[in-house]
Amino acid sequence: MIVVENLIKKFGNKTVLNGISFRVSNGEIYGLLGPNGSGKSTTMKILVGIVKPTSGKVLVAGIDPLRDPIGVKEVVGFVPETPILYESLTPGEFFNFIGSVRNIDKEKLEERVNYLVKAFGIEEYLDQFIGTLSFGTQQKISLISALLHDPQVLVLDEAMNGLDPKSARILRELLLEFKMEGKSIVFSTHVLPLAEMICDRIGLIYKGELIVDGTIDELKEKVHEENLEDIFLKLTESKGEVENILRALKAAL
Ligand SMILES: Nc1ncnc2c1ncn2[C@@H]1O[C@H](COP(=O)(O)OP(=O)(O)OP(=O)(O)O)[C@@H](O)[C@H]1O
Repeated sequence: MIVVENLIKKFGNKTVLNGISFRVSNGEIYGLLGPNGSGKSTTMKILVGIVKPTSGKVLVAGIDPLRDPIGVKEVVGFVPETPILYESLTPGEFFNFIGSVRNIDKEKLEERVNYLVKAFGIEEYLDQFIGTLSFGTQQKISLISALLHDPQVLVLDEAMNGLDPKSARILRELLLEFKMEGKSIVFSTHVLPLAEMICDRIGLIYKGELIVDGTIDELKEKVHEENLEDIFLKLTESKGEVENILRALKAAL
């Protein structure tokens, strides 16, 4: 369970999050959507205890990340927007490193690594330096390392980035399995059909405010649009703008 109430974050005198509130139940995938720079990553970094909020209440599986930034990392698996890895280690060495930092039992670690490495099809890269691997493979390593300790809560910042269709499908299936196990998942993406496919509820952040929150059906009814893309464009005041740009492009061609 995740509880966010009236979250405010300022960087200097710039207010980046202006009173955000939402909840994610156990067994729920919550899609955090919004235009570039709207505050999704900042919200996620606060959830996992790597950015301090200015004010507001945050509880992640009952833990306040501000009071217990170490404790929250034990219950959360976080995939940042850009993988943070040790380029001079091999994936095998990196997983062992994560296992020892997280105090994962050796047998359990081996079992999880084998399962996830096979699921994402990276067996052949286990002995190569991470720095020499493609972006998509590094993203898979980032994902696997976030899942090794079998966390109760997953915070995934554009985690599908760089994944080929097969790996994206596998991640989707894994997320649905995690949801069935009762985990809470926060998932940001710019790929709206994907959000529509896997998210139970959506929160749309715009200019640091959560302007709408609900199931896709609730959003469709509230906004009077047929799909998430049109809902997104309408609420972020981009719909007319996109139409004008397309009209101008057509006239110019
Ligand atoms: N450490 C920081 N110092 C100052 N400003 C920051 C910092 N981190 C983020 N910001 C600002 O906060 C705002 C929100 O950024 P954030 O990365 O949360 O957006 P986002 O919704 O994740 O965007 P994107 O879709 O492009 O990833 C931006 O204006 C960004 O420049």
